[in-house]
Amino acid sequence: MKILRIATRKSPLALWQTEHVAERLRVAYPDLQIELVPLSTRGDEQLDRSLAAIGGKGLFLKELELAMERGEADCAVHSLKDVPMELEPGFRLPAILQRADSADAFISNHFDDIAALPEGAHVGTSSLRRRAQLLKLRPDLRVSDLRGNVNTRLAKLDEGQYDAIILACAGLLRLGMADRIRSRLDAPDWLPAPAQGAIAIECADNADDIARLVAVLDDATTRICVEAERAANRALGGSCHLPIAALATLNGENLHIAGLVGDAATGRCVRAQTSGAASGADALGKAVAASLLEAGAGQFIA
Ligand SMILES: NCc1[nH]cc(CCC(=O)O)c1CC(=O)O
Repeated sequence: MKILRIATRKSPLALWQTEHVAERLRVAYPDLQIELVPLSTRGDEQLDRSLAAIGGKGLFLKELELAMERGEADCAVHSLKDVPMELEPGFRLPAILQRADSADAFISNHFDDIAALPEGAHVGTSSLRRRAQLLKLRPDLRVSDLRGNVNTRLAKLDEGQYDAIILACAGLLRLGMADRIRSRLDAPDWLPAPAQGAIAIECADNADDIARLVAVLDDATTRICVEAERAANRALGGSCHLPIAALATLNGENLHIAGLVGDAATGRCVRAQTSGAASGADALGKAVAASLLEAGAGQFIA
């Protein structure tokens, strides 16, 4: 192969992540030439509509997958939390990079944390998962939609449209905006989206040479953790459009997973956790999903 062509979305975060993958591949293969193929996706363009309304799973992937099918790109880089639980047939994820910070962040120009927000404060997030957890802690808050890429969302906060917003720490750290994080929203009190903070590389199922090449960036620990988190989400019928949170951590051979399903309207939440052998990541994810359903999660995700 002379040149590796990597498809990417055009948002600053997507471009950072793809440049990061490219840089790591250049270190692994000094002779490899890499070209970025920046593409716009429906998820990026239809910012006036909610993601659920646009309909969909794989909204941020489709155009990148089409480019691979047309032979215009060899692989694509994604935030794994945006990748549907059921990958499009004909594709695989040969590399999942070591996870960065998995936590959510509380961002505000006036307040230090959720507890410090005044009665009835206005918080921006389009995530049902974040909304449910916010209302659980503070039923008085007014939570409204906030879409767009990370930079757009921060601009809307700075314009005064919101008292605070919630974003992933990982995105802010990658964009050099760690100073925007007023406080971290950490487990076990607050749980992130399944696979938050992990970057994945996708290629065609039959592209064995590409898969072998990029597999040098795969991180076994992250793969085990996100396998459990995604198995839990899958078992709950989840996409990023349901109020589902999960975080798995690996300690030696012991895999622990905590899950949460919330009601975005009321802030009612059910939680469950379990642990077991790292070799049973998929089963552990299914088990935590079963516990959540047993605890009544079904009523929130119907
Ligand atoms: N929903 C968009 C999205 N997809 C991945 C990230 C952050 C980076 C990551 O989780 O790896 C973000 C932004 C955010 O939630 O603040």
